[in-house]
Amino acid sequence: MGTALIYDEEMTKYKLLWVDPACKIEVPERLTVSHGALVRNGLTDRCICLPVREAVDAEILLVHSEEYLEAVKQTPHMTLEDLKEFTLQYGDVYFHPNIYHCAKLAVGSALQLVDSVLMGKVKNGMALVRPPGHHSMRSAANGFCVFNNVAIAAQYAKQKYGVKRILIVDWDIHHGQGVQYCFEDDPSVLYFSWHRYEHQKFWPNLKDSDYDIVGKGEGAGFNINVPWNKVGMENSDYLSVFCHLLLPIAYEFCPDLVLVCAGFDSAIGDPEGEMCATPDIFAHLTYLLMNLAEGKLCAVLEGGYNLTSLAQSVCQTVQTLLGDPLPPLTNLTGPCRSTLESLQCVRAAHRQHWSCLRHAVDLPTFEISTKRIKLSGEGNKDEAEVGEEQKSPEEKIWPEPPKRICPPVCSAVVLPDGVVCPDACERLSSSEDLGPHLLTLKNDFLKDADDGAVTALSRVFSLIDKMKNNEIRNGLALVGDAAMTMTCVVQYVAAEVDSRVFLVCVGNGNIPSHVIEDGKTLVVQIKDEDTEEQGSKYYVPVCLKKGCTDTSGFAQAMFSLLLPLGYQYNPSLVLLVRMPGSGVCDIMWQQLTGLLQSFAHGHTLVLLQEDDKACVGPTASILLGNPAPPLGQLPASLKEDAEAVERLRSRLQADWNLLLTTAPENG
Ligand SMILES: NCCCNCCCCCC(O)(O)C(F)(F)F
Ligand SMILES: [Zn+2]
Repeated sequence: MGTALIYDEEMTKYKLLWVDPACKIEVPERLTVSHGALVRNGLTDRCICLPVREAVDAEILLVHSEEYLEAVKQTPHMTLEDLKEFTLQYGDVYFHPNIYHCAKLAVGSALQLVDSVLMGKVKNGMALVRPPGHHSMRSAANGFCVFNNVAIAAQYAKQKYGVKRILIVDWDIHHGQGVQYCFEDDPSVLYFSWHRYEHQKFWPNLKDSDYDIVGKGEGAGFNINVPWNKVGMENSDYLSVFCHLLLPIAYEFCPDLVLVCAGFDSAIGDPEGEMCATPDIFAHLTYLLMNLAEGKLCAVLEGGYNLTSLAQSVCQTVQTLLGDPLPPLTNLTGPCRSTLESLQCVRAAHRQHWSCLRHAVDLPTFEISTKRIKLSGEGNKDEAEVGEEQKSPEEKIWPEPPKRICPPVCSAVVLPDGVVCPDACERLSSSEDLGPHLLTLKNDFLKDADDGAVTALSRVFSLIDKMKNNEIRNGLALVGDAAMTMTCVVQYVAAEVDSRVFLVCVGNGNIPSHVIEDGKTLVVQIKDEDTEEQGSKYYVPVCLKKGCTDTSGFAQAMFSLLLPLGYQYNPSLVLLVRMPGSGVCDIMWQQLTGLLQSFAHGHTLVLLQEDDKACVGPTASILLGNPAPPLGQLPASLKEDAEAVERLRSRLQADWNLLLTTAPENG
């Protein structure tokens, strides 16, 4: 199934007709430049372009009042003076004779997207629309928004398709208060928004946008506000909030559909956001959300006012929806102090509502104490960066996102004769000659191994060579001895000068110490036996009491440990090994295989032990880019497991500061 793209130039045919400094940034070029970039990058040709349609009254009335709709219906016939007069009753928004028509098209575009995804015609999609929607309320236009496109899409999905749980992620730099108000008492819609706040000094200056506004009545816990109290936030800050807050809760919520209020004023160069996250971050945010709801994701454009970063961010988002390899995120320096304060506050505020936060030992026990957390001083982020601050948003410069080339082959496999090769995978023939290193390794490791093992290993090495040359994206091998193969692979790759292997080992089994010492391999091993050693910077033993069968403990380790470590390590290869008898369930294994493709351009090598051959199909499915099935709503993880993971994180966060979730006490 493909990716839908919805756009119509009719939505460019309205603009500001008078002087209003607050609204002048919302221009038609936002749409033409975004769509133009998609065309130029050959992305529109790869999408399924769906036609727009006008929303009908009944759909608009899912969120808005009759009187508001009736009032907006009058605007096409208004004179310029009447339009100005009409506009005065709302905040930071403007009307135009054609904006009602465009607003109906914007809603209709979002609904077309929801229809095509929920009818299974496409796997995901994006709608490029204006006017935006997330600020508009039941009876009021606001912040360039007339009808609340995404809120209507959510109500529409519930009513027409009986969707039980919907996650709305709003990564626009402004708080979508319109969405919040619409669903604040509705536990079937989880609304997540981060937004520039600066302790209520930033528009729309609402107390309702702070972290302690968690939803009302039945909806308590289903509204998550992450305030950015400083500007200059970077990729690390965004990733920290995803790993330590949004993803654990989103997996626990287990949505059937993900809607994204895709505003790109949270990108570097934007005059509204004044943040420093680069456009390629949206490739990762999109990908991380695609592992939910079996990939059913609808992204609807909201804000974004720097035409260069807007266009790049839109392309990054659509490329990920299309399944292209992710660009590695470099120099992740870790979250700033202000982010950690916000993160700690919002985790504390939601602790009672989400079991994934229940055992987090880093949280103050009482609500009030979050109010007293020492909030760092004024000004921009940590004083360290001096030079960059002088530049205005428009003067900011950043590297063009790297090209994301799809290798000619997606998944290659090495399987013993007699094991069927999964569809769409390429079987590596045995014609490969023995790798040059093999003869030495043969003496070191394979002394008494039979020829079968030697041949298999040579094929595994050629999988690695092909990934290095970007001939294949990922690989899977079913081998006689997974542990031995793992050791040889690490040795083989370590011979490369700038290689870094992220070795994720699921299940018991000992990792030879030489693998860990040279820093060229970061090992995370998730297992059940208790190990005496505490591990080291490059060896992270995650011991789960109930072992890998415990989905909650495993999931928590995945988000709060594996993802941050992987991002900060930025490996050139991911080696995922399923040790025999690990007990990990297939779906968790598939989720893990999916998430690990965030790294190394998706160059993942999976090693399975021969008697795990039943895993070949399910693993290959994920390597081919299919979404993992949902884990189901996750119960609380074991207290002792959660504490073990927390102890591990607190020990490691000195070396890996993407693991941080709280602001260190000292000044
Ligand atoms: N310096 C000018 C002040 C502008 N104040 C209003 C900002 C509205 C933001 C709208 C948006 O970006 O959130 C949307 F996604 F809705 F378009
Ligand atoms: Zn915005």
